[in-house]
Amino acid sequence: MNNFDDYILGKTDTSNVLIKGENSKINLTEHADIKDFIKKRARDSHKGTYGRVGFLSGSKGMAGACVLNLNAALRSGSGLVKGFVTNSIYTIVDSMSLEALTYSFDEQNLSFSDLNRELIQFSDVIATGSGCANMRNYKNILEFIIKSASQTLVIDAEGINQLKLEMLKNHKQNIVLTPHYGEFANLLKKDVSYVRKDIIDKATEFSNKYNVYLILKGARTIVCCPEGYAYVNTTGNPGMATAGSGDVLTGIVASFIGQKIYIIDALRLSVYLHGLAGDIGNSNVGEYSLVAGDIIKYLPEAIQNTIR
Ligand SMILES: NC(=O)C1=CN([C@@H]2O[C@H](COP(=O)(O)OP(=O)(O)OC[C@H]3O[C@@H](n4cnc5c(N)ncnc54)[C@H](OP(=O)(O)O)[C@@H]3O)[C@@H](O)[C@H]2O)[C@@H](O)CC1
Ligand SMILES: Nc1ncnc2c1ncn2[C@@H]1O[C@H](COP(=O)(O)OP(=O)(O)O)[C@@H](O)[C@H]1O
Repeated sequence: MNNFDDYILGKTDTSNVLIKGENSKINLTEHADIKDFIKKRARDSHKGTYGRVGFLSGSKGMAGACVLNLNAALRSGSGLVKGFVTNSIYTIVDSMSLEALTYSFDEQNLSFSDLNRELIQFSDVIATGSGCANMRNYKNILEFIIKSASQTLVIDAEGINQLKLEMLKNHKQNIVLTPHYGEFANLLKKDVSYVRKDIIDKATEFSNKYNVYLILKGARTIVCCPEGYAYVNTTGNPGMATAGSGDVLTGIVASFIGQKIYIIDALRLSVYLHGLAGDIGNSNVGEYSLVAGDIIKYLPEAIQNTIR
């Protein structure tokens, strides 16, 4: 499996280690695979048609994570996007994402009935965890959301750090986890060197065992589904190794799930477009200067190129 790991880790560009048929449960995600997932909008549609996406993200010192979530979801086509944010970052988020709805809560004294009404009842899909590292009681909030929400949950960053594997037993909704290798290693209680060997096996086993969709982020991001299929993405570049790139991906993923694209297709599409927007950004500003906001800036071009 060494060549295989090297390809996924970005150490080689030789993708023919992934020959279809030899191991038919593993495929690449290329343009031809995802181009039909985004449909032309119906003339008689309205914003409700394109999904209500709720984010509980950001915390003091990490307002940007929430802003990147919200703006990425808006640029991916969601009809209504809402940030449920702590009052310490409310003004920043509200002013940096004008098209998003916002609701502020008091971290010291959170009302779970407000959380239920303003986030859970509002949303077709909920994403949480990006930039939540400085939030008081975040673990309780996460636990409440997993227990109470029936819609698909996308769990990123601090959400993954705070996740106890017991929380994944008997969950009733679809759950998408978006770890990088460091976060995946923590989840498995192993170190990163363990994860980097036979990556696909570890990712698919986890996905199957815990009945979750997994987006394992790296040089070549892998999408896995509980049925045991894995899809290796082919877009993206090292310029994307910059703070907030993952927060942008979480926004895109939640958006396409909210637009009711079949879940595994939505995940492959999101990862592909995120990488493509990064590649367009790279050709415009170069890999040294690329910042996460550029991925959102070039997302429209990535979407246009993909559906053309
Ligand atoms: N503007 C904002 O609001 C921003 C907010 N953000 C928010 O900040 C929070 C914390 O994020 P963070 O970057 O400080 O720490 P985190 O991701 O937990 O990594 C720490 C550990 O993981 C490891 N590691 C990482 N990647 C790896 C890989 N691919 N493969 C292997 N290892 C990898 C890494 O290892 P090392 O660097 O030592 O190699 C280190 O040990 C989070 O909530 C996020 O949403 C950020 O998005 C930035 C912009
Ligand atoms: N060398 C690379 N090549 C391609 N994509 C990369 C590379 N490094 C990072 N990325 C992408 O950038 C994103 C980083 O996400 P993450 O580690 O969660 O960052 P953050 O927490 O700062 O938002 C992932 O989507 C990952 O696939």
